[in-house]
Amino acid sequence: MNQVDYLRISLIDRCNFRCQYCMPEGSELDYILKQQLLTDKELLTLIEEVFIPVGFNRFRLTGGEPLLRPRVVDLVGAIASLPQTQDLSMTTNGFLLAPIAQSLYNAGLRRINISLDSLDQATFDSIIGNRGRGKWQQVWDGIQAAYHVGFDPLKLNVVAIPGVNDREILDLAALTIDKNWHVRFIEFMPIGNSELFGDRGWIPSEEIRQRIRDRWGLINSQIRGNGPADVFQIPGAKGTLGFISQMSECFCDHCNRMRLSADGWLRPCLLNEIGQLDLKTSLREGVSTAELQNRVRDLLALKPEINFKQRYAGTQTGNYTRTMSQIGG
Ligand SMILES: Nc1nc2c(ncn2[C@@H]2O[C@H](COP(=O)(O)OP(=O)(O)OP(=O)(O)O)[C@@H](O)[C@H]2O)c(=O)[nH]1
Ligand SMILES: C[S@@+](CC[C@H](N)C(=O)[O-])C[C@H]1O[C@@H](n2cnc3c(N)ncnc32)[C@H](O)[C@@H]1O
Ligand code: SF4
Ligand code: SF4
Repeated sequence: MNQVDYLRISLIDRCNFRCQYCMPEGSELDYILKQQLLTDKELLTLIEEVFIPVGFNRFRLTGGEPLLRPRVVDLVGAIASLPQTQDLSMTTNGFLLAPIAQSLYNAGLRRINISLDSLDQATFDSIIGNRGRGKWQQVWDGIQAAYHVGFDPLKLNVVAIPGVNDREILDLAALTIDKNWHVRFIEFMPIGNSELFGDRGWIPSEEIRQRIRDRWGLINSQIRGNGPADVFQIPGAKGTLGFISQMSECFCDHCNRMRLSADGWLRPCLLNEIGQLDLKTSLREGVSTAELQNRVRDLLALKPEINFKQRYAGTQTGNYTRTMSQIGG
């Protein structure tokens, strides 16, 4: 059985963007009320007294937009300073990153993944649902700040959507040639926007690889990540190209992760809602952390059965009660 030691922690379900593939404008979302959010203290208690004892030692902070979480730098510092923490990373849209990139690094964050779906400002704004002042430059500044501060690896996430940003695949891939950046192409998953997903809203990774291969060639990379990406490289490039292919290639047999939502639900699989545990309510009702460890261990034992198996061959949207922004991606 694969070791499950990686926890994706959603710090907040709110976001300052409205990405078409995640929480499109106009979608009705019930935000978690403040009193339902795990407090910093509760989150740290769960990490220290429940998750670490049952074997988790790698943590990714996500959201919604994790940089909207109040006191996020302090939280990063607290998790990074736990002696058992072997890896602490964050996934962000980068919009609020530039001014606090250095503080996050100083607090102990070393790995950061930033979403960047387009190099074209108008396309970018249409993807993130922005109608006001362009937001691309501020995200780009955030990426540059993360690079100069020294985040390594620095990963850029691209959800490739037919007819929306697929014409930019080569331009985005080219970012890896001169810089040690890691660009990852993600197949659009059927959570969130069924209209955009349509009959088949994703582009198979192999199709993207072929376009890149035709232009520059493509080799397997020696650098591997902890996650679901298959990693390749343009020959001679400084960075790498990752492909997250949950629609066309099943990687669930190697699954090493669970997810904790901002309101304290532990979810054993991104694409399956079975088996979730409400840890926050139990904690608030006074259930001991020793008992919570037992419940999480039982869930870990069930996880191989829960792991996603009903692949729809990407032709249908799933019926999920929570969006990616609520789950944390
Ligand atoms: N189906 C599926 N998709 C995942 C899983 N983990 C991450 N993803 C997707 O992969 C994309 C990128 O996720 P990131 O938050 O950057 O994390 P990661 O790629 O696991 O991170 P690394 O630890 O850097 O490899 C997002 O669209 C996630 O939803 C997973 O367990 N299952
Ligand atoms: C939910 S976001 C949260 C973190 C942060 N707001 C961001 O966008 O990076 C985490 C990741 O999930 C990806 N994502 C969101 N909806 C998706 C979908 N329907 N299919 C595939 N990836 C998706 C985003 O592109 C992002 O890389
Ligand atoms: S993908 Fe990230 S930035 Fe975009 S709406 Fe979802 S949570 Fe916000
Ligand atoms: S879909 Fe579920 S089982 Fe498959 S990799 Fe993602 S979280 Fe793991």
